[in-house]
Amino acid sequence: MKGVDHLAHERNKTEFDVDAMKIVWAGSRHAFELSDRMARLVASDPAFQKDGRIRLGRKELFKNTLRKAAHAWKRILELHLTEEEAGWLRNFVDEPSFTDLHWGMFVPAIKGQGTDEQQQKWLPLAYKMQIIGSYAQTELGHGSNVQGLETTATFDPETDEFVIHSPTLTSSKWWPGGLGKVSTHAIVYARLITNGQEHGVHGFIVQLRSLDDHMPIPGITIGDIGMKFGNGAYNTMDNGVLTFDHIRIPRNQMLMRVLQVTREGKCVKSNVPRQLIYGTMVFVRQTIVADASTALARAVCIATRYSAVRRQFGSQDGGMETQVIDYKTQQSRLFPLLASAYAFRFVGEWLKWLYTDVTQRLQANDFSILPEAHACTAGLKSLTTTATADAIEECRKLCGGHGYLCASGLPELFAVYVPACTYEGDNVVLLLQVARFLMKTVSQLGSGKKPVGTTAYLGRVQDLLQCCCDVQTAEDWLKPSVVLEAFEARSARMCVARAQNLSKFENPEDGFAELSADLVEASVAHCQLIVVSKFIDKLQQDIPGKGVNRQLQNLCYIYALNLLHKYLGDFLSTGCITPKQASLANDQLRSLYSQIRPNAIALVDAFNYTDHYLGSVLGRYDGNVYPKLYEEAWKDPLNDSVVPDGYHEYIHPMLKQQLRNARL
Ligand SMILES: CC/C=C\C/C=C\C/C=C\C/C=C\C/C=C\CCCC(=O)SCCNC(=O)CCNC(=O)[C@H](O)C(C)(C)COP(=O)(O)OP(=O)(O)OC[C@H]1O[C@@H](n2cnc3c(N)ncnc32)[C@H](O)[C@@H]1OP(=O)(O)O
Ligand SMILES: Cc1cc2nc3c(=O)[nH]c(=O)nc-3n(C[C@H](O)[C@H](O)[C@H](O)COP(=O)(O)OP(=O)(O)OC[C@H]3O[C@@H](n4cnc5c(N)ncnc54)[C@H](O)[C@@H]3O)c2cc1C
Repeated sequence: MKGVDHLAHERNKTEFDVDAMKIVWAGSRHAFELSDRMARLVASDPAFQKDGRIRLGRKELFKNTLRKAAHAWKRILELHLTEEEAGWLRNFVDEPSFTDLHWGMFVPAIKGQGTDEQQQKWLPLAYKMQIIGSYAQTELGHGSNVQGLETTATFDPETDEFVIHSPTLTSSKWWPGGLGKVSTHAIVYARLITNGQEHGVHGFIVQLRSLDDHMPIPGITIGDIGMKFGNGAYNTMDNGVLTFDHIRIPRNQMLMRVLQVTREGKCVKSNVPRQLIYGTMVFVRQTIVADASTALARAVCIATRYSAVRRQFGSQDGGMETQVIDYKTQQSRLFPLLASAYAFRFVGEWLKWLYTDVTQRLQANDFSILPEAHACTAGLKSLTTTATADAIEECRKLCGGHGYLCASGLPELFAVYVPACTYEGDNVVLLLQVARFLMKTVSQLGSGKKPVGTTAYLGRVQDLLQCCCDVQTAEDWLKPSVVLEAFEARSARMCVARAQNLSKFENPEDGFAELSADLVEASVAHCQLIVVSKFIDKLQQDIPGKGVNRQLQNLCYIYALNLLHKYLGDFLSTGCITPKQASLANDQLRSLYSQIRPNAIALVDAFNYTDHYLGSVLGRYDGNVYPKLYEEAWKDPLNDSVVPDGYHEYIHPMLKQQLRNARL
């Protein structure tokens, strides 16, 4: 039976069509229906319940994850789910596991870097889960510097095999998810050596464990690297350590789309660029951007619903106290995060389109937009994961003391999410890649090369260096062209200033190292411009549903104007806007917060998260927070007995001791 809806009064204030917004959020009616069906399927299956997992010890926790992964696979087969449906189902199970790496990296690596024959051999096995794969790139000594990896793959022409070897302690593979206890195979990245010559780092398909008894192949040492940040959280994953002692694999297990090694050990380059070896990272970075909006929306949904339930101060004549969501300070912290969730959703959609476009072009041997795809995926991965990790923590604070309870769902969400700032490329290292791309683009302007895509605005650099922001009233900040120009001018001016500073160095690499902190700031400005511009593009689409476009406009301007406020130093120091215009932007922000306020609950309802997926007492759909929080406390194992274990050993003697001392 459905209980009372404590947030009904909030939902009654809504000024737009929430069902239509659900479809905008999901991306299409098809995506909405499919994800909704999978979310409900998972939520209604007791085998997928999540209660109490934070209290499990590592071994129980891990076994529980194995059980869920096996159950998910069983349901996928029984229900004949499509690949898309299965992906949603795994997503809603909401527990990091070896399957993430199998489907998210092992399969894509074979698809992206394997030849047709390799794909025909390995993909059917992987699709049926007759083998389980992981992605073993990072080592104890090197993660960011991929060219610094030490594992070797030496071709032996006598046997037509590669010999995979870990020559040093620091060459031990370290971190790969699913590797520690589950994977039977891995894509292992190693330095290719043929005829005594090195040919850079390449991927190899290596069997790690027996398919009969799961024992490591002789010569392979393998295990888990140990507990990670937070209770439960990412400890459901068996991140692993792996060393090779002269392991032999057939020559045809090197992924050879980029470079082929012949029977004689000769290296033959194909027509695809060497950077395609990094292709799996580009793919995963793109999925991480899409995932950022999902994680951010979860935190924001919890903090928004709870902020409407929670009341503090302000009671007059014994009336109700103020809902904390009505405090302007709460709004100025919460609503930009709500706006960011939507902004990241749309930029994630666009990035998916870009990735699909690049993939099609690569198949037609057009590699021209690979550098831009790399810069966009790297930069947006960095921007969105940093912002999301910070936002989850801010949402915890927005929930006051109760946010610190595991029952809020926020500590676990933070612990699971925060490594996204590191894995798949440390966020600063990735911004430095964007900076290289931007500096190269600026340096080519003089030679007449016209920048395209996300850097097209740099082609108008002369105008952008001179333009004056055309804002006289707060309402002027609601013009897309005004906002866009301010962001373009800020980014262009920062890029040009950095490029001028770089040109003062005799050795560009010295300059790049010396100015790297400034360069990273320019990358952030460029990436924020991409997010703002893709949000504005979204508003130009024909979006059905009463009031939906209006809400999206408000969110778009909140996103942009809040950034303007936060990075005011950039905008003022580059002369893009005046202090007076900045002050008008703030006036507009406050007005936008008031307009969003009555719609806040409906805007988070549009994420369509089940209570199961949210996993938060504070974020419950019905807002019935206090009784459930009270109920939850009693489930803690400490409350199994009234008098705790240890009383007789430690508390009682202490009390008696004090009593004796008092008598003395
Ligand atoms: C619970 C889970 C929650 C969320 C997960 C959500 C979705 C994911 C879905 C599935 C995945 C499943 C689980 C995810 C969980 C964890 C997975 C984590 C996996 C990993 O971490 S794998 C390891 C990742 N490692 C890295 O990212 C290393 C980072 N380092 C690098 O990328 C590179 O080494 C480098 C780019 C920093 C430097 O490369 P380099 O030494 O070759 O140096 P250069 O700077 O000289 O570059 C040369 C040249 O190449 C261009 N370039 C570089 N990279 C690329 C690329 N990727 N693509 C295209 N081009 C690239 C560069 O621009 C230079 O070009 P130029 O023209 O010569 O200037
Ligand atoms: C939860 C988790 C899961 C992972 N899963 C996998 C996996 O499945 N497979 C896999 O292969 N790997 C995996 N990794 C490894 C991950 O990809 C690396 O940890 C990541 O790429 C960062 O590399 P690093 O650890 O070498 O960091 P480091 O490069 O050592 O970073 C340390 C510090 O140095 C700074 N730094 C490094 N280089 C530079 C530079 N050039 N300029 C300025 N500053 C710099 C960084 O910004 C950072 O502050 C995982 C990691 C985690 C945390």
